[in-house]
Amino acid sequence: MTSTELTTDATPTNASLFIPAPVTPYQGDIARYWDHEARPVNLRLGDVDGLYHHHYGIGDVDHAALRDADDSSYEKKLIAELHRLESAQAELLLNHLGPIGRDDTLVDAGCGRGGSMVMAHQRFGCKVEGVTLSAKQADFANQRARELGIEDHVHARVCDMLDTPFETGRAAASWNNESSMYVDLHDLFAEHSRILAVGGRYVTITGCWNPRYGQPSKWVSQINAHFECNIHSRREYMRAMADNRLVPQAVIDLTPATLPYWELRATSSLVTGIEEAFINSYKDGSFQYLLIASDRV
Ligand SMILES: C[S@@+](CC[C@H](N)C(=O)[O-])C[C@H]1O[C@@H](n2cnc3c(N)ncnc32)[C@H](O)[C@@H]1O
Ligand SMILES: CC(C)=CCC/C(C)=C/COP(=O)(O)OP(=O)(O)O
Ligand SMILES: [Mg+2]
Repeated sequence: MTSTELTTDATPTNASLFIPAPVTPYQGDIARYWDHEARPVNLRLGDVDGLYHHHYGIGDVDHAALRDADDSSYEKKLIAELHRLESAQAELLLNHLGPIGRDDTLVDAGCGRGGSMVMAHQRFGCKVEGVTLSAKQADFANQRARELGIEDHVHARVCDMLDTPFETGRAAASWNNESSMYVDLHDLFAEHSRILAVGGRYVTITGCWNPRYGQPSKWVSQINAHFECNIHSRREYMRAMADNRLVPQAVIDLTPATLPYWELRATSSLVTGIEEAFINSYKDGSFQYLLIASDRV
């Protein structure tokens, strides 16, 4: 399947040629937020190997590698280590997409600067279509794809993930990597369910508040204010998937796996001030870092 086969309209390939107006004032806020984002914790990590992520990390820290570093090399090694953990997170998401062939097309809903899209293409050889509200991010992702010579396979566009131009029932798999907290989950899963082939796979890695805690904690509220997002509860994910023909096949609590990333990041010069809220909410049980992989039935 080619990318033009997956799309139903003649949307230009360069995000800057045609930028649809945000559907709501909130979406305008989010587009502006990501158009202006340039935090060193994201750019310096991306510079390590050219994969630019806007998500967090999982896995054990290689303390031995950091211990061996002298003062001058420590910062560089720390940045490489945080980046390694963020790429490990994306690898785990890709592990749950199921068997993907070179002729398949994948959809990244809320693709950011495109790091996960590049990784997916490099692993499967397939096409990857991404959507973001930010023209800056789409241009950045498309520029990276050109630099890598994979622009025929990896493409980002400015588009609302709730209303995409992708053809019904053609995507082999789709995902949200830390981007579902910006939208209504029923609307989101209705759109994934529409674009996915029956038997296709949907995967999300997300932070959600834990219904067992009761209501969103002050830390969760702080994270919402920091990123202008609206974190959903774990229960909302399950209900909205069930209502949209997405049946969980795997639910993995990644909270213990992400804490080492946050504790390492909190010691670095790249802190942004949000580290305490993540660490405290993961530790008090009010917030969870989850992977959910669902079959489109
Ligand atoms: C935290 S970033 C995650 C980026 C990427 N998934 C990654 O892992 O690097 C959130 C992304 O969601 C996108 N986003 C938020 N609301 C959206 C919407 N309604 N439609 C499309 N993208 C949206 C933002 O533009 C941004 O690219
Ligand atoms: C798990 C949750 C609740 C995520 C909210 C979405 C978000 C902003 C993710 C990370 O983006 P980033 O990489 O730009 O953030 P930072 O600058 O903190 O690294
Ligand atoms: Mg980041």
